[in-house]
Amino acid sequence: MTPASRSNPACSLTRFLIEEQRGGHIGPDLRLLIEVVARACKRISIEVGKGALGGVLGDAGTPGSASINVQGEAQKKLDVIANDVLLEANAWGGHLAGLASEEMDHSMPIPDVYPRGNYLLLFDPLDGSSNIDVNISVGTIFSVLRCPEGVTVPEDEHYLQPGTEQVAAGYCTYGPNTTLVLTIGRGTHAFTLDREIGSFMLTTRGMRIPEETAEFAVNMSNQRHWEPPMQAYVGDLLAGTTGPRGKDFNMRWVASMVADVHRILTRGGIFSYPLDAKCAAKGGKLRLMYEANPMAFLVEQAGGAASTGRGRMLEVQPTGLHQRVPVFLGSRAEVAHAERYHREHDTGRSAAAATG
Ligand SMILES: O=P(O)(O)OC[C@H]1O[C@](O)(COP(=O)(O)O)[C@@H](O)[C@@H]1O
Ligand SMILES: [Mg+2]
Ligand SMILES: [Mg+2]
Repeated sequence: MTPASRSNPACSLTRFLIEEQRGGHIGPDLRLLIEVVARACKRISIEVGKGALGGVLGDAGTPGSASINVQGEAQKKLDVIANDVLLEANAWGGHLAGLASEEMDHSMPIPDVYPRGNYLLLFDPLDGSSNIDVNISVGTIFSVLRCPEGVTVPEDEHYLQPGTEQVAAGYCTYGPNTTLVLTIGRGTHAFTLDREIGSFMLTTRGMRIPEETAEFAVNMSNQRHWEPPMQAYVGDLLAGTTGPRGKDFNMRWVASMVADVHRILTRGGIFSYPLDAKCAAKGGKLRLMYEANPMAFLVEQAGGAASTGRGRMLEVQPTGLHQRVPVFLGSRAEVAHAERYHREHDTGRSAAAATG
């Protein structure tokens, strides 16, 4: 980091990345990759901002014949638009060997006609799809891995690397403002889009998640479907000052992971999408490779923790591109509490007794 960017609040993403490159922390290809993703996010932000005026709301496909993605979920028009924007921006290669998306059954190698680079890009082009039509924040999440040595045409199996192997990760929220949050393994930094000049500007260097919290995020409508340790954990949060935790907790649930995680990076909290009876057969609701892992990397780099409830998220060995996992992330001490309930349950001891 040069003295200029440390003292000058008007540091653009471009300048930030050039300084990281000059400092030897990233190479030119990774810098270009992040710039290209950021440019695509600007385009998506413009499309999201058009709302009903741009004809971008509602379902993809034709009336009576919804478009369904590999997850078996109905696609929104913006899911498809955002995916196309990211594909178009990245498919000409140079910096990438291949890419994979929530909206595509399989990964896609960069076409033969273009030069292939050394990185693999995975993304959730539009996160929080259920909020698109109701004008609530949505976002894009991305993760960058190295293409394994000697692989010239990457296939799905080459993406199956644990989250510890990520070289960069980030998300962009499309809300009242558009903010890109990025890590290249040297802290987590927020860049707000200055719409007048069209550049992402560094607005928070080194985000820090408070270790303790009194705020949790979970979809409470699933409560009766949760496993016993999750029932016990949230039961004790709800008991507040009258329960073993001895303090009252507030609850927030946006139902856009990007917005919930952004709140946690800003003021702390715990976000959870646990196993429940509805998603247990699939392993969870959220996807490891392009939702849980990039968010886990960002949260750890901000001093927080990310877990499946039974182990560190970034150490999960992936078995499938669209694999799902239970997710607990945020304030370190609170994630440790949630893990303890699972551990005590699995070993037949009482977490409440241990907490008290
Ligand atoms: O509607 P639910 O069950 O509360 O689930 C909300 C969760 O699902 C997601 O929308 C899943 O992401 P997609 O919109 O990319 O499928 C998360 O952003 C969010 O945390
Ligand atoms: Mg998502
Ligand atoms: Mg999505």
